[in-house]
Amino acid sequence: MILTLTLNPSVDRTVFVDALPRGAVIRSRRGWSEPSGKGVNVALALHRHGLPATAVLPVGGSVGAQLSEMLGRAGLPVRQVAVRGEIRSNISLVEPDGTVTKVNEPGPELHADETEALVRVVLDNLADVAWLACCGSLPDGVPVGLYARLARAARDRGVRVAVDTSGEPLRASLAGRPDLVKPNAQELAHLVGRPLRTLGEVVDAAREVRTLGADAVLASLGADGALLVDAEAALHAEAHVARVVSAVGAGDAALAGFLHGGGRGAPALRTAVAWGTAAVQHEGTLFPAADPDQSVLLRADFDPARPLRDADAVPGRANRSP
Ligand SMILES: Nc1ncnc2c1ncn2[C@@H]1O[C@H](COP(=O)(O)OP(=O)(O)OP(=O)(O)O)[C@@H](O)[C@H]1O
Ligand SMILES: O=P(O)(O)OC[C@@]1(O)O[C@H](CO)[C@@H](O)[C@@H]1O
Repeated sequence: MILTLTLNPSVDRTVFVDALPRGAVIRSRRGWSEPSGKGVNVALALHRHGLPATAVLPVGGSVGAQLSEMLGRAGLPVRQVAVRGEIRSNISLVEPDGTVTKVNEPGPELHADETEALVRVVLDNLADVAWLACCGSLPDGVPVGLYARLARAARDRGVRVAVDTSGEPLRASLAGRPDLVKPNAQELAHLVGRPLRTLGEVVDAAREVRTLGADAVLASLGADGALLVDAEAALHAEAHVARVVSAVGAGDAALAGFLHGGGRGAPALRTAVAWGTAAVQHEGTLFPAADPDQSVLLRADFDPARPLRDADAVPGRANRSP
């Protein structure tokens, strides 16, 4: 069983536009809403592939009620904690060339009693759990070290922990010695405080993150696939994608694939890239079942000097097709 925690879930709204002129009234061609937030996405991807997964999340306000209703329709097992604030809506504006401009709201502040209720729900639901995945941004009011605290508590109960977040919450999570962190290139660059331009520089950065506390680093690199750096090796995997439709949620698909693939080594990395590949070929945040025959090129003898296609990985990049 895999338990995911999303402290800042959302209803993701994807809106297709012909152009994005600032200050204009833009008539969109179509749009839709999906239940979301990083841990919700991970749980939904696992659930759709038949792996038992449960999502822990706060719900509040009318958007929270909508989110709850959507998750009920998806049949995803959830543990919801009622909060006083309104859950956020995040918007993806998709242009015809595939460029996605994403607007993420801050989400409601969580009060101390609400955060503690969510922690209690996580700790009370760790029986038979193989992995706890702590995913996404921390809303205002949540202590920056919360993921580290949960990592320690989960480890004491024999549960492995994956963390997928960014900025200070990612840095602070390392104190809890998580089994896995999944930064993208920009998040990793931010963490080590320097731009990353080649596969070799990503490996060096991932090794540094291991010395800071993570046991393994799954660095998702967009069009350059993913690198797994753990105690045994540094492995690179990638797959050909004819046309990228939307990269929103691809990182969550990759993390879900990694966990589905056993959570360690080459088989997990291969599944991560197969699922990320499926996600980018699908509109919006979520994606249907990954192609079980997806071919993935996996190698330990990759060229460390190979430049990243998304060169100058720095924080703040939008999701865009190459
Ligand atoms: N442009 C692309 N071409 C091919 N594969 C891609 C592309 N973008 C993403 N992928 C696949 O999806 C995986 C995850 O993508 P990415 O590194 O963009 O995650 P992310 O930035 O964490 O995404 P998000 O935060 O939106 O979930 C990659 O490891 C890769 O396998
Ligand atoms: O604001 P956060 O918590 O960092 O990220 C939230 C989010 O951008 O992540 C998912 C894609 O990974 C989206 O479904 C969702 O809107």
